[in-house]
Amino acid sequence: MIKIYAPASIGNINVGFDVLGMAISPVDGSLLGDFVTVKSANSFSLKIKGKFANELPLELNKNIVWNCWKNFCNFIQRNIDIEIILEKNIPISSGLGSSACSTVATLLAINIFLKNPLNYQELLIMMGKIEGEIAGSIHYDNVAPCLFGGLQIILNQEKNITQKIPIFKNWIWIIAYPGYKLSTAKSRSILPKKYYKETCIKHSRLLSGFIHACHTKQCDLAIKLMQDIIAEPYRIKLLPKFFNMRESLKIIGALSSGISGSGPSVFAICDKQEIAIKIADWLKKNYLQNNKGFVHICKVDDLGARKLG
Ligand SMILES: Nc1ncnc2c1ncn2[C@@H]1O[C@H](COP(=O)(O)OP(=O)(O)OP(=O)(O)O)[C@@H](O)[C@H]1O
Ligand SMILES: N[C@@H](CCO)C(=O)O
Repeated sequence: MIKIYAPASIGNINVGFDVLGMAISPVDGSLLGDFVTVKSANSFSLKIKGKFANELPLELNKNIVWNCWKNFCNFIQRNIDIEIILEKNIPISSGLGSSACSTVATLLAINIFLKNPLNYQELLIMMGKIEGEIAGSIHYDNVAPCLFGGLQIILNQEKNITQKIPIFKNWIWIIAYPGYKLSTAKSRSILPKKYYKETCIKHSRLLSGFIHACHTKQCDLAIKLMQDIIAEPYRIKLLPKFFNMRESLKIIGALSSGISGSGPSVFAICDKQEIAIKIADWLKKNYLQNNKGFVHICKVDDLGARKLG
């Protein structure tokens, strides 16, 4: 039996649309991600449980886990008879890399169960393809950090799809899921097809400057450059409480804030535990819309997907 945990992640981190993503885990030691267990069996079966299991499609062959199993069978050209149990803990269409959690946990669990027929490169390519089928275009900014941990930059080069970027260890990441869905495909469909040259140049400056600031440990510079001029200006109309949130959290002491992935979750950064608690309280009172919503004070998860037990 193999049990894998795959952590939630924040895609884009404001400044790196589709090219930056970071795995997170709560500072209280709890786990925020999906679990997948693989057991030997005489035929394929899929069982689903967990807090957000009832949000998944009823037909099992519409579950990403089924799609992962099918892709794996096709790759190794044989049927894999296993029982898979998915514990769905990350809400769907939340902006926290929910589909990536299921995809990464499933493919890694099957691979380890079969004694690693695929290498990490092959696994990651399969994960990206499966994510792409859901969102409408391939983006690795959830699957890469979910698999490898840390802050990842997606390079998409042959044999070099992603690399780890050093991130400030003293940063505390507060995430808030408001409790309603926003599909990645929808959040992507409202973005322009083309951008002005000036926007492209500014975006290059912000992203390259941010990566430079991370490597040279210039915290203030990194915060200043952490701006989203690609997606946020268009997506805020889908998040009516966003501006109020940003302004209020700045007054409390947040260094930065933004949309987590394609939303509706948001994140804020600070460097003091007492401010993190105040930010979390504000988000609980003002950003959550129903009792499905949650707030967590998190740190970077450096381990990524891992075997439990
Ligand atoms: N195991 C699964 N986990 C998550 N989504 C699943 C799963 N199986 C099927 N789905 C479907 O895949 C789609 C995922 O949509 P979408 O890309 O918006 O979500 P997401 O990955 O949760 O988003 P985000 O990355 O913003 O958290 C939904 O239609 C959902 O019903
Ligand atoms: N980079 C993707 C992340 C999706 O979670 C987007 O913003 O559409």
